[in-house]
Amino acid sequence: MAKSPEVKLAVFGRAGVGKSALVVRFLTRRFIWEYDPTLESTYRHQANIDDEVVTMEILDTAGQEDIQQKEGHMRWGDGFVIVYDITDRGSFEEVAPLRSLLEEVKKPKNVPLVLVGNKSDLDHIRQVGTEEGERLAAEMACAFYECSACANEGGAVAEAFHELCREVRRRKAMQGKARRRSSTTHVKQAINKMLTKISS
Ligand SMILES: Nc1nc2c(ncn2[C@@H]2O[C@H](COP(=O)(O)OP(=O)(O)OP(=O)(O)O)[C@@H](O)[C@H]2O)c(=O)[nH]1
Repeated sequence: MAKSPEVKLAVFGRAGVGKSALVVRFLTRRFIWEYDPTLESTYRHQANIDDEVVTMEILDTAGQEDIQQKEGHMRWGDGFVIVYDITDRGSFEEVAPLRSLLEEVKKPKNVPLVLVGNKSDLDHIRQVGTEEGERLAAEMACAFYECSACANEGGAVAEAFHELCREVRRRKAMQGKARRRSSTTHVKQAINKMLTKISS
């Protein structure tokens, strides 16, 4: 089976949206109710995605980090999960500023991203409609998942992480092609220059 290079993923979102719960659900297929809310943690994980072994490094950021820490983590990552809590409208309103910061920090722009609305098991106290999440994801041109770290119906949590890995690898492949194309163009230009000099 083919083995691909490592993919660095960072998980962002307001404190309490369930970032740690989602990461732990993805890594262990379990839900654990409480974590130390202030800690950031990094995990390594291997998964088989589309018949390739992908090694991921996953950074679970702390919801209360300052702007410098956020920017540092954004520079570090290849792909990003932005999480909000469907029962907390404020956490949804923090998504767009996070994405703007990402666009400022990362070059080239249009960074690989997935939007996750967590805690879908709490539908009875929902504050953000599914269609609002879909609309925002469409504006950000990224995939959208509503899921629950707690219930994880249909394996949506893993699907969100896997789709982000695919997106990171698609972008890397595209950037590699563009680099190869531009170096071929440079070689062609140099040969043309030489030929022009010889013939003149
Ligand atoms: N009902 C429900 N509760 C959840 C879910 N995911 C997380 N929680 C709860 O939400 C609270 C916050 O979860 P965390 O995973 O610590 O949230 P976080 O985003 O990592 O928070 P910070 O580390 O402070 O940034 C905890 O009490 C979790 O048990 C979910 O899908 N459903």
